Amino acid sequence: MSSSYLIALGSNRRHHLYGRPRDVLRAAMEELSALGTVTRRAPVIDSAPMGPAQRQFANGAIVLDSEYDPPALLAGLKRMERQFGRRKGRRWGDRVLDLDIVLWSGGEWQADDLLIPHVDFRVRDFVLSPAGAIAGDWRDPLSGLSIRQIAARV
Ligand SMILES: Nc1nc2c(c(=O)[nH]1)N=C(CO)CN2
Repeated sequence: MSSSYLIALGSNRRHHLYGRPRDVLRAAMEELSALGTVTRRAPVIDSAPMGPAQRQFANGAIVLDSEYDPPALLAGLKRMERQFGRRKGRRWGDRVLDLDIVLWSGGEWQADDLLIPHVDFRVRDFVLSPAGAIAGDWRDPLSGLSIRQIAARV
């Protein structure tokens, strides 16, 4: 059975082939179709860095329909981050590509290395803004609020 996932993308470093963060996200959105069918793409936004990161971010979001369950999808996303040259570094530091599962059609998922809903998405405007553009009526299973409603509160 296929599931729908809302995935947030972020980048604030150049890639040697793809170029600027915006172009990294465009390339990543193409690559994501290796893991399922990309049914919606939010326009990429520029956003000021939150936390210790230094450079401006490009952020985006997609909806992916996939046969993978959450752990298998997470493994696929991590593999893609590595392919794009992401190295383990400082938590919250600069990165070529960050891919996070925000919500999925199955509701909650709780494991040591994966929590859905994503723990911090409700307070991150750089996630809520692109997510609201393509999945405003998706609901947070914990609060019952839609992304549109959560975004209006931030
Ligand atoms: N604006 C913005 N700031 C960030 C972001 C991000 O994607 N966008 N990601 C971070 C590390 O995950 C740290 N800070």
